[in-house]
Amino acid sequence: MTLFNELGISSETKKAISAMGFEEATPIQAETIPLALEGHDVIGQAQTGTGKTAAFGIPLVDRIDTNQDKIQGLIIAPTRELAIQVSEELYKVGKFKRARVLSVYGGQDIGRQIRSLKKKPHIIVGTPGRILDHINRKTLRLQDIQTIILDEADEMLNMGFIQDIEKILENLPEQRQTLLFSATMPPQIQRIAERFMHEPKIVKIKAKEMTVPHIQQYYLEVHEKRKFDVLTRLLDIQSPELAIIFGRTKRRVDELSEALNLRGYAAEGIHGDLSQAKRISVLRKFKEGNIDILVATDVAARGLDISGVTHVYNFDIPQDPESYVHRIGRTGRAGKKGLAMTFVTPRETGQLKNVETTTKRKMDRMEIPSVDQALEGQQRLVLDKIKTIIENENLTYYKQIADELLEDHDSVSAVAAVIKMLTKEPDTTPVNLTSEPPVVSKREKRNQKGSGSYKTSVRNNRKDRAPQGKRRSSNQKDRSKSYRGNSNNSNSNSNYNKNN
Ligand SMILES: Nc1ncnc2c1ncn2[C@@H]1O[C@H](COP(=O)(O)OP(=O)(O)OP(=O)(O)O)[C@@H](O)[C@H]1O
Ligand SMILES: [Mg+2]
Repeated sequence: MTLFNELGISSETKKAISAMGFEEATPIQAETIPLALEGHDVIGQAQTGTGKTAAFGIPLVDRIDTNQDKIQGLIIAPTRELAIQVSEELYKVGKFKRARVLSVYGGQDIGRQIRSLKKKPHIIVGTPGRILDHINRKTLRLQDIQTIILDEADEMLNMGFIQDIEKILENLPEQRQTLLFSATMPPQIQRIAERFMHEPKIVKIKAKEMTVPHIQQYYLEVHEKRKFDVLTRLLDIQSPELAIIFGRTKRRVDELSEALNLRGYAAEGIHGDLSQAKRISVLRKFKEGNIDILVATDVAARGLDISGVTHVYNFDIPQDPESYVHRIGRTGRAGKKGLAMTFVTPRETGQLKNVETTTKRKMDRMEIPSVDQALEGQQRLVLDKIKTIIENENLTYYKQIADELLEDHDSVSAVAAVIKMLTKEPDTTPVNLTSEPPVVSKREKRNQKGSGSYKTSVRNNRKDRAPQGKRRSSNQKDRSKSYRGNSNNSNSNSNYNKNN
């Protein structure tokens, strides 16, 4: 256990950290904060949800001089939502130092951004394209930058942002600190490191598996055409507090969220074709619990930290094993428990193996639940609600009318009728979902080359992934911030029983 006191952080920043509710440093924070404070370049790799943002954010904020009206820190993130989230966290870390943090991203009025840039922020957080745009317009000058951070560096390379990033890095002073963070670090990162970093210290938090141990991982073998019914049964049985469902394409996300709404679930979709205002509003509704299901493309797979996400469903198995790691990492954050389910069609078993090899972890098989089990799940939910009301609420005025009912009917029939009335019974409203082709692992693809047997789905291109729901209130969410690593405490409310 490492306390923030032991890491050489200023008292103002420490005050902010404790106001954020952090009690002890996570392993990546304990190792990288002292190195970054000394001015080293650092490559930091640690599992999802283990506090990488503060690992780079604390030393960055601590090192800036707020008496100088100069931009001293720059953070680049792959999506707009992530840029906003990181800037909010840095603002909290820099609260007592009065650090000015500004986020700049595409889809937001550029004139407004230019006016904000004139107010001399100390730290900028942005997406590659918009940062470059400001550099070209000369509305963002980088000559005083001391520290540059690439959050989710590998994803930015995947998304084809490499040239933008190179241009940004070329515009920075030679004498500067470069920090690079992600949960996954493919070998190509090495090239960036060699070109743009100065004797980087590599901090890799050792773990047996790539995914955190407190996420339970399952796969279900499901035919493409049956996926939707299986999904709704799982939702009925597990009744997640907040769930993210990942789909492969934007069309998939649109169709899925519409279908879920038709069947009575509070869901909304997020992907790169939506307006920025819409994307922000969907995410806000999800965070506040006004919708409890977020349907998303991989645009929401990286970095997003939404407390209370208990379940992740991969409606489509991802093309890249790395993407799997990040997707399921939206749950099980800061030591909490989470549940992840991945649908695999019969032709995708090769890809399942591929994912398991990369993550060094086997998923457990989950049987497809029956309609009866779905119904029972919903009945249990109603029963739990009734019990809570009996225990916590004043029923005096209801008891008279209940007595009246019991004059003509036996008590079991009366209660059964109430449960029936409140239970969401399996719904068969027809929905429209276009089939997606199976994901074939790279090895299988190579074997099939030349045979031309079947088309494979193309990986979401950059545009597709570029930033792209009423049932329960949010007040039940556990917002506790003490980091509990691998301990068994949990806020998971999964009532999934493996024998179901
Ligand atoms: N020292 C700490 N004590 C308690 N909670 C913490 C601590 N550090 C970070 N957290 C919380 O843990 C959660 C996850 O942090 P963060 O988003 O930085 O993870 P990450 O490692 O960047 O994950 P990802 O790989 O998904 O981007 C956040 O809600 C954050 O507030
Ligand atoms: Mg992160």
